Order: sequence, then C-alpha cells, then structure tokens
Amino acid sequence: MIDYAQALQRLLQQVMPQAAESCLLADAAGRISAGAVHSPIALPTFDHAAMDGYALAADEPLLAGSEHAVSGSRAAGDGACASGGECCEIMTGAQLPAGLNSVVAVENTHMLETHADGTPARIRLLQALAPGQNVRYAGSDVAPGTPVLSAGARLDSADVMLLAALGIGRIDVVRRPRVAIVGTGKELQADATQPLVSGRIHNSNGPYLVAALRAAGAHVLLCETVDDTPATYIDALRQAVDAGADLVISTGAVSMGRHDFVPATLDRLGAQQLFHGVAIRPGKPLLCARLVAGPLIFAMPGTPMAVAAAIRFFVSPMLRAMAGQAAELPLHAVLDTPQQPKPGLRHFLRATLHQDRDGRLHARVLAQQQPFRIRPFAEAGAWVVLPEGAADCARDSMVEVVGLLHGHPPRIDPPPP
Ligand SMILES: Nc1nc2c(c(=O)[nH]1)N[C@H]1C(S)=C(S)[C@@H](COP(=O)(O)OP(=O)(O)OC[C@H]3O[C@@H](n4cnc5c(N)ncnc54)[C@H](O)[C@@H]3O)O[C@H]1N2
Ligand code: MOO
Repeated sequence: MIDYAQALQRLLQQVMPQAAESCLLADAAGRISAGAVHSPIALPTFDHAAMDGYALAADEPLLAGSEHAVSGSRAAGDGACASGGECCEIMTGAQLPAGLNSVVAVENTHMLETHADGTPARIRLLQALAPGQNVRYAGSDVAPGTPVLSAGARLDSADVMLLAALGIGRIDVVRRPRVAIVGTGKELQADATQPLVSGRIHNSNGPYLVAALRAAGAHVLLCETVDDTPATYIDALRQAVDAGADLVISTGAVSMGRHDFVPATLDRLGAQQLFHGVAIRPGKPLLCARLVAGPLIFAMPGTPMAVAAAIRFFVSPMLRAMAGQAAELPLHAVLDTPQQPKPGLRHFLRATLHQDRDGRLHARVLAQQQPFRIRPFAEAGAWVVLPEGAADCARDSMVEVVGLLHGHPPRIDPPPP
C-alpha cells in the first residue's frame, strides 16, 4: 500500500489546469483569479481634499492668525479647474484646484466675512497649516501598473473593493471544476422525507459532498444514488461523462466485501488506476483512477469520515492545483490531548482549537474518532494531521492543523472552562 505523499504525487501528476473565463466583478467573490492584474489607473485618481475646509497655496507653513481671501467653492464631483485666487472653499473628495496644495479643516478657521450670497469671503487660520496637509495625492494608494491581484488568488470582498475602485468591471477567473457525485449502496433510501424502511439509512455523503464541493468552488453537475450493481453504476458514470464532468466522485463499495464491485467495474471499463488503498486513517480503501472518457474518478469508501478525509486531503489539493493555486501552508498547534497513532498510517483527526492567554493555538482531538461517527465532525473546527512516523504524541507536542475545508481557515473556539 502506498503512503499519502506518494498517492498525492500520483494524483497531482494528473492535474490539468482549468481554462479561464471572464466574470463580472459583481460575481467574482470566491472565484480564483486566472492571471495577474495590474492597475490601469492611479488611485486616488487626482489630488483631492481629505477634509471639508479651505484649499490654500502653502510653499511654506502658513501661520496661525494669517488671513486669506476666499474665492470659489469646490465639491466632490466637480471637474478640474484652476484656482481663482489664493484660497478656495473645498469639500472632502473634491479635486484640488490647480495652484493650491494644502487644506485646512473648516473647524480650524474663523470666518471673517461672507459674500453677498452667504458663501465665505475671508477666513483666519486658528492653527498653522503645513504644506500638503490634508491632501490625498494621486497614486499614493495605487500607482498605475502596480500588481493588485496575483494568479491563483481567491477573490474576497476586499479585492472586489480594490478592483471596483480601479474601474475593473470584469475579470478572468478559473472556470469552476465540474464535479459529478455518485453514491452507491442499496441501503441508501432515495427519499429523505419518508420514514426509513427497515435496513435502510439516509444518504449523508451525497448532501455533504454537494455542500463541501460547492464551498470549495466546484460546480456540482449531478448527485445520483445507485444500488450495488455495476450496471446502474456504469450508467451513472456515463451520465457524469455526458454532463461534462472534470471529476467524478463515487462513494462506497471499494473495500473487501462481496458487494464491493467498484474496483472490478472500473477495471472492466478500462480505467487507468492511480492507486487503490493508501496508508491513512480514515479512508484507507480510497481508489483513484482516470476513466477512458477523460475525467478522474475518486472512488471513496462509503464511511462518512473516509469521505470527509478524501475531500480534504486528496480532492482539495487537486482542486487547488487545477486552479493554479500553491499548496496550502498548514498551521501548527499545541496538542492538549495525547495520541497514540498506529505506526505506518497518516492520521486525520477531528479536533477543536482554542487560543491560550499568550495567543498560542491549542488543539483538542475529539474523543470519538471512529470513522462512522458524524457528530464529532460537526463539532470539530479543524483537522489534526499526524504523519506516519508520529509515534506517541505527548501532551504539549506540536501538531499540524488545517481547516475543515480548503480555503476556509480553521474555526477557533473560546478557551474551554
Ligand atoms: N474485511 C474488511 N472489511 C472492511 C475493510 C477491510 O480492510 N477489510 N475496510 C473497512 C474500511 S477502513 C472502510 S472505510 C469501509 C469502506 O467500505 P466501502 O467503501 O466498501 O463502503 P460501503 O461498505 O459501501 O460503506 C461503508 C459504510 O458507509 C455507509 N455508507 C455508504 N454510503 C453512504 C452514504 N451515501 N451516506 C451515509 N453512509 C453511507 C455504509 O452503509 C457502511 O456503513 O470498509 C471497511 N470494511
Ligand atoms: O478507512 Mo475506514 O474510514 O477507517 O473505516
């Protein structure tokens, strides 16, 4: 049986980068940038006032008590103009009239006279004014040509704000990987709204996979449930291929039982197997292959935590590589709960995290780690990863932690009482 690193390497050798597509900026949050973006303009776009007050020409500091004749008034949105004198009323955001270079806030002035229409005619400074004070200069936030987004970046709302300010209304993003899900098992009751028939269970892997894959940025094409016969499975795979799937995920029937037909069926279909069985817990019987028609198939064990681990530690790195994203950097935490992992296996454990008073991150591996248990997964905020050679992990040893899904940071809970 191969180890995790070998399995991942085989998988990543199969990566085919996703094509790019153009996306409206309004729809871009959560998408992955397909290329670097450079600023087409300066930000701010012109020198403008940071305060409501008066714009003045100050080659050197203007003294407190100095008096200035006011002509004109500028508001945000007014076009460029030349100054009509030594001082002009100005509002926050208004372009500085040519020839004026400093702004005094209105509360730091005293109005001495007004024009006939009530607008300011003469003011006195109550404080000294330094040259350039209260002016936001063109390009001081972003100079034209500055890189503002790198290829492979996941766009968040802050990126949307920046790109919108730069007037970028469309952006090239990586096309969402298209995924088809096929759950196998005659125990799965198709209609979740009906009371369970004897021997049947509700399908939890299907809805989990739809939610997790969508949260990971994938487009879920279909989520089918089939029984334990090769014919229905093959039919569902055909549907997945016809729908244009880049990846197919099936669950169940990959282990040693008499009804575990998936490995032999994929063989019969001529699928090129990358691996079947990885030295991990949970999820050891995981099978990965390339279907003759093109897409990769992850044939996951049916056990719920085997599915969750396969998504997090195999599918997620694959999706990142397809999107041109670098491998994730894990966090590290102090282990509060000693562990005795089985030698030779990489363990993926459900855990909660908290920070101590010194800001150090701590991990508590949840007590019930059997792979059929779903409740501890729902309580967990992170995965703890213990590598194959971890031996006994004493309390206070440092362990690797990652969020429950890629692109989603681990959840940090309040410290336990
Ligand atoms: N003799 C051996 N038996 C088993 C071995 C082994 O090495 N030798 N490995 C065990 C391990 S580890 C795992 S994991 C499971 C994997 O089995 P399968 O991939 O064949 O999966 P199934 O038997 O179809 O299902 C396992 C389990 O999960 C439940 N299940 C299946 N699909 C769903 C679903 N969509 N939603 C919720 N639950 C589902 C299913 O009812 C079973 O309880 O094999 C061990 N056995
Ligand atoms: O690999 Mo299985 O999920 O341990 O039961």
